[in-house]
Amino acid sequence: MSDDTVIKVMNIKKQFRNKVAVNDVSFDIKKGEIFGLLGPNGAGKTTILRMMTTLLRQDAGKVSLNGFDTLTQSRLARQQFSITGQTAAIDQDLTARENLMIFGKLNGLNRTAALSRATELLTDFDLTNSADQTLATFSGGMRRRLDLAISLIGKPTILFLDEPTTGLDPRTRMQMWHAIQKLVAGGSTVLLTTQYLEEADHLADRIALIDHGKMVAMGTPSELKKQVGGMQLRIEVADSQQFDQAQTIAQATLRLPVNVNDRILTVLLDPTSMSQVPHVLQQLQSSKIPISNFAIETPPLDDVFLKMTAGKN
Ligand SMILES: Nc1ncnc2c1ncn2[C@@H]1O[C@H](COP(=O)(O)OP(=O)(O)OP(=O)(O)O)[C@@H](O)[C@H]1O
Repeated sequence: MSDDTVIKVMNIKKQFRNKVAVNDVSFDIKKGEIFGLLGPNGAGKTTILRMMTTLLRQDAGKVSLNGFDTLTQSRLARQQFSITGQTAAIDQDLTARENLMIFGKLNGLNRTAALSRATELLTDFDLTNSADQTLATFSGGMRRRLDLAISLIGKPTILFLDEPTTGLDPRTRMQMWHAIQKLVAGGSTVLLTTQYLEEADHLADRIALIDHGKMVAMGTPSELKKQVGGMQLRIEVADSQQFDQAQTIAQATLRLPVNVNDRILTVLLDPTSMSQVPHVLQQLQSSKIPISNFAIETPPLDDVFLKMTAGKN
């Protein structure tokens, strides 16, 4: 194991009766990395997470956390990490600060240390102004931030986040992302499961794409996008009245499917169609269709996801 490998998953397998839920999955995660497990419903993400966190025994293979084996050294392995979503014990009648104090004491801190850790976490998670309100007044996003704060009381080096932003509005999701990034800047290593492509793209240094219990791809978001091949043309039409006409021009010139979404045309280009792009622009100009934005870019992660998991689940 190289020095900076914190999590090592080697050929793990899990079968429930005749259903193979996880089939020979392996990956390493380095210190300070955010690693995303991404996949459609039922792909096997939660089962992998449960094996990694000692909640479930794998049928074959090994997992080590900071060098401790999750089966043969499970007590030590458990001391290496924290996991969010496990705080059903949060007391709704107490304030955020009081809850943090309780968990601090459960983690072996004395009153003074628990109070100072609580204050530190309330600041980090932007909860200072609501620190002394009972949780009954908290929004879903505030609860989720408190949940994350509680899981960090013991300063874990490894953090497992199971779908950390499911159900949150975009603004609160961004606040959570910011909190997670801050955490990693402080030296923690994060494994997160998510169904949100945008979340994996934005947060994860590397992504393992899981489908039907198998790992179908692994890499940085840009490496995965390159596997789809080609570039994407994106044209934003200034005047919505001319949108249909612009779509017809793009389609006729490139002879490729044109996707439309809110005044934006996108086309996945193949190598031969690249040289036709200037013609599309010329045609738009001669038809007096102004464009407000134009780009040739790598395709979004959605395309990778669809290409690699399509029709399999
Ligand atoms: N305890 C169990 N008994 C039987 N089958 C199970 C059990 N746990 C999971 N499975 C099955 O294993 C497969 C993988 O499930 P898992 O929950 O790991 O998927 P997931 O990727 O986490 O899905 P989701 O995104 O919906 O949470 C599914 O087909 C599921 O039905």
